[in-house]
Amino acid sequence: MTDALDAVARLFVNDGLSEDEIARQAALYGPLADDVRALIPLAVQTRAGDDDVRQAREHLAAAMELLGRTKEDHPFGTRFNDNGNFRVWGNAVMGLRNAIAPLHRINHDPDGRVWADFHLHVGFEGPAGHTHGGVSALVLDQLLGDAARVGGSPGMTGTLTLRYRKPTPLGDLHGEAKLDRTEGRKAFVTGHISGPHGICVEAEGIFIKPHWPVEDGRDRNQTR
Ligand SMILES: CCCCCCCCCC(=O)SCCNC(=O)CCNC(=O)[C@H](O)C(C)(C)COP(=O)(O)OP(=O)(O)OC[C@H]1O[C@@H](n2cnc3c(N)ncnc32)[C@H](O)[C@@H]1OP(=O)(O)O
Repeated sequence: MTDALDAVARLFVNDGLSEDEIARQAALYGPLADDVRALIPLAVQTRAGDDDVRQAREHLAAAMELLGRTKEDHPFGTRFNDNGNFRVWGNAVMGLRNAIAPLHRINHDPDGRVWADFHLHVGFEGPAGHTHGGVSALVLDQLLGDAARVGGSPGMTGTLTLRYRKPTPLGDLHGEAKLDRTEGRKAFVTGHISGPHGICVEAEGIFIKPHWPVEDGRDRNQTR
């Protein structure tokens, strides 16, 4: 566990950036991730022929060479400034700089409910034409974890139990979660994902506050 704690501490950094600099970086790198995100379904769906694919790959190789000239050699982690502006831009579900992240924003209601409307493109396919079950788990893990945090009990996922009630379509979906109760360091959270025909996946999670200090931030309306 010591290695894990070291990594968490090392990647939990007050980088002292001004709000203007954070906004500048968000405006620069957010659209880059959006472009990469748009490439993913294209790679699945394009019917381009040999020459066009070869040419596209040359352009992509040039872009990768350009972007790789200067880069960090570690994950993004959690960065913040003195204003409490927290950034998790590498997060797999909602990271602003992460092209696989399907959520743009998690909303918080005054009653503690957290929710997100999101779109899953064809790169998230599992059963033909439908969402991969692991992707539903990914989204629900984040939503339930955020509900625990907003409810004042931030923690690591200890147990996540899912009931896949009916196939989850691709496309426009809704997810939500709410803290049910706490017992000591354990937060019990429920949630679901729904599509145009109702609830597809139900989730129950137990989130456990680790021994090491964690960010609370329950009032923070977290954007990616
Ligand atoms: C914290 C902020 C970070 C937010 C990030 C959100 C990201 C999205 C969520 C994630 O993806 S987290 C990543 C996936 N989860 C992990 O990697 C967790 C790995 N496991 C651990 O780090 C530890 O096992 C854990 C912190 C969950 C628990 O370790 P502890 O040493 O604190 O537990 P301990 O053995 O002291 O048990 C405390 C209580 O929790 C119970 N417990 C322990 N592990 C459990 C478990 N896995 N599920 C359910 N309950 C569990 C245990 O029975 C006991 O209950 P009682 O108090 O009633 O006796």
